[in-house]
Amino acid sequence: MKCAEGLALLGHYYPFCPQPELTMGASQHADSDFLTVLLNDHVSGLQVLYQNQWFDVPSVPGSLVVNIGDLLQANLHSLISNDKFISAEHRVVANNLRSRVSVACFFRSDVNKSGDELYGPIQELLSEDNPPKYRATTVKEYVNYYNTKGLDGTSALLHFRV
Ligand SMILES: O=C(O)CCC(=O)C(=O)O
Ligand SMILES: [Fe+2]
Repeated sequence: MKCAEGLALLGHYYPFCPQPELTMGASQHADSDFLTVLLNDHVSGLQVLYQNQWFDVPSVPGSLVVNIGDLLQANLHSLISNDKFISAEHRVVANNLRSRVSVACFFRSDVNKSGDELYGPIQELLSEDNPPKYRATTVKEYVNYYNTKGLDGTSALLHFRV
């Protein structure tokens, strides 16, 4: 499905902050890709939203964190899985003692190679009882909308719901 042809890499540096309660390292969001593989150093800070509560993701040296992104998603908001898989809402809190480094690898199709490829709920998952919840879109359109909207705490997927 060409979901992993367009690997994007983002390096993050979160400086320590004397008043962490006044800011965020990264505000609440789900990623705009299919799957994210995340490597971070020994400093924690990543939190995941589960049943309306924020949970710390422990920082285990040498481990990788894998997040489902909006374009794959499973339960509440996934475009091709028609909500069978849910993209993970997450954020990064600031730390008053230590700076933090992480590297995020975003897997999505290459917009230069398959920019017109349409992604929508997979036919095999659809039935009379499970009609499509999203209209098909291209990765380019999805990412453009996601970036224009910004991280305002709402899901970009709402815009694509039918
Ligand atoms: O720094 C982290 O642990 C998370 C970064 C992140 O959520 C992102 O790049 O989308
Ligand atoms: Fe993220």
